[in-house]
This record gives sequence, C-alpha cells and structure tokens, in this order.
Amino acid sequence: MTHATLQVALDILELHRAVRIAEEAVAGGADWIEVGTPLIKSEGMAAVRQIREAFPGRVIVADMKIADTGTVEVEMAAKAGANVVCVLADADDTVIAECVRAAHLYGVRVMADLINVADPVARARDLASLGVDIVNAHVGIDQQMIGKNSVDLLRSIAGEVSIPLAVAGGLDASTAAQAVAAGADIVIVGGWIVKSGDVEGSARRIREAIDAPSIAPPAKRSVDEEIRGLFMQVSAPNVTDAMHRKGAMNGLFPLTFGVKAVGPAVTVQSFPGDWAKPVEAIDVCRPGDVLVIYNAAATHVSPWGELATRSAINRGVAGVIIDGSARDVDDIRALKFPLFARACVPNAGEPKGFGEINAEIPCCGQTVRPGDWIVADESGAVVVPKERAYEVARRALEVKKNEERVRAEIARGSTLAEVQELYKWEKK
Ligand SMILES: O=C(CO)[C@H](O)[C@H](O)COP(=O)(O)O
Repeated sequence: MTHATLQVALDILELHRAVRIAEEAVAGGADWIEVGTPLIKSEGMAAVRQIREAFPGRVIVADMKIADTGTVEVEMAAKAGANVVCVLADADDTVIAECVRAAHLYGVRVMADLINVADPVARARDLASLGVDIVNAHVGIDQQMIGKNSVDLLRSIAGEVSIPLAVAGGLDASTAAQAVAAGADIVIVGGWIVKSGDVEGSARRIREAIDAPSIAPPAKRSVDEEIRGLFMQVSAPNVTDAMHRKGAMNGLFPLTFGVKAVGPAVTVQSFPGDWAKPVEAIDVCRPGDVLVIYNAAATHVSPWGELATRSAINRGVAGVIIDGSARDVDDIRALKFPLFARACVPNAGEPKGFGEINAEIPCCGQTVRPGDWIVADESGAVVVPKERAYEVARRALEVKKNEERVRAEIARGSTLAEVQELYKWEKK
C-alpha cells in the first residue's frame, strides 16, 4: 500500500485560527503541517514558533518562498522550529546553495518550489545536484485560476530526479490520488482542507484517497461546460466578490424566485414599446443562453410577457434580463422561469421591428457584449467579460470555499469581526 505524506498548508492570515485548523487537519490524518506563506507574512516567525509549540512531535514546514538571503531566512525558520524550509526554485543558484549550507548547519531540509519555472525538468535536476532535499511541483493559486494543473507539472518531472517529489496546487481528493499514482511522495493540500466547513472530514477524505488511490479518468468537458458547471455552484455575490466588487447590474430585481440564470448573453437593443427584437432574439438563442434586453430602462411599457416566456422555455433559454419592464409576472412565476427586470407593468407595446440583436448594449449600468457570461440569482445579476469567464468562475468558487470555514466558525459562536480580526486589518 502506498503511504504518501499528507502536508496541510495553513494558508490563512489569523494565527489563532491556524492552530485550531491544524488540530482538526491532524485529527483527519495530515502528517506534516505547513505554515503557509500568507500566515508567515501576516504573523512572521511567531507563527512557526506557535505551531511548533502546539505540535511538538510533527514535521513543520515553513513556506518562506525564499528569493534571496538564503542563510538568514533558513536560519530564522529553523530557529523558530521548522524542519523543512521552502525556497523558490527560480532563485539564483547562489541563493539555493546558501539555503542548503544553512539547512545542513541547523539540521533541517530544503524544499524547492517550482512555481513559474520555465524548464521544470532541467531546473529539478539542477536543484538535486545543488543538494536540495525535496522538489515541489507547485502551481500557484493565481495560476490555477487560469487552468494550470499541478498534476501535469508533477508528471513532467516524475522519474527525472531521485530526490523526493512533492506536489501542490489546487489538489482535492481526486487529484491528490492522481498525484500519488503519478509518483508524489508528499501531497500538499491547502484550500481544500483549510477553507472547508469540515476540516477534519476533508483531511480524512484526502488521507483515504492518497492511501488507496482509485483513479477515475476525469470526464471530458468543453470549456463552456466547465464554466457553466462552476458558475452553477456559486452565487452572484460570490462572482462580484471574485471580480473585486465589479460587474453587478444596478436597479434590477428578480421577478421570479428560487431560480437562477447562468449562461452566455444574447443581447438585444430595443426601444420602449417595440417588442419585435426581444421576441425575435429568442430564435437566435442556443439552449443555455441568457437573453439580455436593453429597453431604455422604461417602466411604462413591457417588451416581455408570458407568451415570450413560453417560447424561451421551448428554446432552452436559461433566463431573461431586461433593462426595462415585464408583465404577466404571475404566469411567469408559475413557469419558474428566471426573469429579472427593473419593474413590472401590464402595458405591452407594438412589434415595430427597430433595434438590433447581438450588438454591444448598456444594461443596468454595465456594458454587455454577446457571449459575456451572466450569473443572476435573488441577489441580482452580474456580467462577466467572456475573456475572463473561466478565471472568474474559478475565483468565485474560491470565494465560496473561503466562506465555508468562516461560516462554520460563526456557527460555533464566533462573530465575523472576531474570525476575520477586522480591527487588525483596518487600513491605517
Ligand atoms: O503555496 C501555496 C500558494 O502559493 C499553497 O500553499 C499551495 O498552493 C497549496 O494550497 P492550495 O491547495 O490551496 O493550492
């Protein structure tokens, strides 16, 4: 049976939470405890000291990401209680050599982090010959958001060096198992454990996956299917958080409840009272599209009603957003069709045929182009530029994951200000 080491990465800012989370992760089966770079930046070597005190018998890893002054940084981490100290693989050879010398002096090991290295195979060989103890096939959190994969990186270096291999970057139970099958000796997991609402249970699932890896081939999905799958898991607030509080449409209300609209936009430029283009646009939609209609914010006349909704359902339209009004809201609610508008008013207008389908439009304070992604729920609607849709969807899932652990801590009696140490982080 394989026994890879499970290293939990404490990538959080608050030391009091880090100790508790580490206890739960160890109870779930984590072997090594990493004091993550964000925790070191937030709390300094006090974090390494405190984790060492709390876990006297454990291997403690200090993710210093050393780029310069190798001796000083290895020394401070070792003296604080670390057994393994991390250096950037891309640091100059002089830095790596200094780290190795200092590590020998203080009886600790050096792990080199391949994040962003141009030629990982060649660099892994150099690192081994420079005396590094462990090479880490690491894809950073920002790189994960654009689809880079740490198991692919691990596969590229497996068998190229004889020192132990670690792997890190967005791993969950399934990818951790793949990593062990690909040759990982040390599996490093951050977010999937430490941001979880059930840290112990998540660590246990990873432990079981790496101890008895059963590898199901990942299902092949198009990028659009992946984006939709990700957006379906998150809320409109998660998405705007992921976009640094941008993208939200103003003045828009959900007119139907308990339903959500996710999909690429088909846009309509129309004029108050003229419902021809909004209705013609239904026939342009593919299943899963969201119809986004600019109707000049009119609140005295509706370009959309029940019959249009029934047509849209036939085409598989995922929802409708109107910078204007809608009518027949009672019937549309009964159809459970996602509809968002500024107002409801019973007046229809005339099908005159002015306007345009699939042109760039303004909508409730945002610009929407055909193919931009829409995520709309009872909090409102967010538009995501199509070029960033995958990245924003991944980041939105990170936002959601971050909230899981915070929610669990509030459920245990903490307040939000306590969990996030709000006073400490106020801008000075
Ligand atoms: O070093 C790191 C980020 O630079 C993380 O510790 C590492 O990526 C593991 O965390 P996650 O599983 O959340 O990716």
